[in-house]
Amino acid sequence: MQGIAHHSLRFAHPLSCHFRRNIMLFARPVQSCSALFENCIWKTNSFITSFRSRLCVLAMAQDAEVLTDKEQRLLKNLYTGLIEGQRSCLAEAITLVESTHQRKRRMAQVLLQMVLSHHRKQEQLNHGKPLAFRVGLSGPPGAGKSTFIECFGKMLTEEGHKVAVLAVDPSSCTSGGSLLGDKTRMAELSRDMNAYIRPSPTRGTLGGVTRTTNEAILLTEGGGYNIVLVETVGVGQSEFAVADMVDMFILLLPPAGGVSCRGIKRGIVEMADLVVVTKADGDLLIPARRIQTEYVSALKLLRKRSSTWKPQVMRISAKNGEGISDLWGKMVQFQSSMLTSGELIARRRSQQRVWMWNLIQENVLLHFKNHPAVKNQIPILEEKVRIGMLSPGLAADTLLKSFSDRS
Ligand SMILES: Nc1nc2c(ncn2[C@@H]2O[C@H](COP(=O)(O)OP(=O)(O)OP(=O)(O)O)[C@@H](O)[C@H]2O)c(=O)[nH]1
Repeated sequence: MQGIAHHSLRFAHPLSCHFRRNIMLFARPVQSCSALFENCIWKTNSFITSFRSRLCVLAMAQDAEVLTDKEQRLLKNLYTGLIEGQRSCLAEAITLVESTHQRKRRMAQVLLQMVLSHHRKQEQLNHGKPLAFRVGLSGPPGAGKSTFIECFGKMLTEEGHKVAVLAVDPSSCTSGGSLLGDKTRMAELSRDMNAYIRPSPTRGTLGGVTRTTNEAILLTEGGGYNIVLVETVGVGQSEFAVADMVDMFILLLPPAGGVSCRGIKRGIVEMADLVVVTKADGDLLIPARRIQTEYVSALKLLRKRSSTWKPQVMRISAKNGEGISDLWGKMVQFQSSMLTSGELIARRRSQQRVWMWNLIQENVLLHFKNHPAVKNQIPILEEKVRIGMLSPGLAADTLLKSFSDRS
């Protein structure tokens, strides 16, 4: 994700004027919304009045494009239901943020801004502590992720927590469906009224993952879920995206292969706050111990991600439940020391920045690709680059020049 943010900055350079304009257009409503929001929220006794005024403020801020009465009513119902913890409203709200329809996107942004305001107020009441613990879980296919989440999730709901599982499935880019979110993978947890499982379709882009997943996290928290597990398959880029949207990132590894095997990238091991060796039972106990020792040594050589926390390697078995409550204990310890040192809040703040740049990159690139000055040229130049008639650099310069000349 850092890479993506840097890339967008570098990319911005040749088109800086145009980009600045885009960024300002993008940022203006957001800034004015939040400033106006600070002034108007919770000042009236009547919820409805406050709700309507917030909507009006937002609508004003968005260049007088007022939401229709019907849209306002819909949003009011969604927001109220979501805050009251109605699962159907949460599901509908996530569907709204996933929509690509422009009008719905606008409604989704209004809803998100309201949920953010609600969050801010709740966090103030909570002495500045975040309302929810966001945990990313990644691991290769077959590592035992869903079996673990089922077992872990049930333990947490029995302790009185409300658990949301958002499954980011990069395969949905090509298949159109979301395999990870398939409820049959966590049959018992999906029947638990204190758990909510939802696939997070990626719609073909990494930017899409970041946006919809970040927004879904906010909505689940608005719905009262205090533990949000974001699951992803550790074989692509999506796990880096996920590591950059959570408080704690956990890598799950099966007791096979080894440090250099199974396509686990060194970078992703560096992102892990905890490495968990799964299936440590029966015949797999000895290989699990071996993998644990290997990773303990490997972690010593890797760059540290935090100045407060030293990543550790644990062993669990979701089959017999061993190590699961110790793991939770370790996670709570992580959360508490990161909160005390201020690192958790700092991490969240820098993630907000990365998220903003990601949105900008996604929108600007879309704008570029659809711009009349370049749209028709793109396939022609792409083909010339593909067959070696034109260098990629020259093709990029040509497109960028046409774009900046006509913007
Ligand atoms: N012995 C043992 N087997 C386990 C354990 N956890 C999972 N398994 C088995 O490992 C296999 C894969 O487990 P899953 O939970 O489906 O793994 P996953 O990482 O979700 O896999 P994908 O859905 O492909 O990403 C299944 O056959 C499980 O029964 C465990 O703690 N002990």
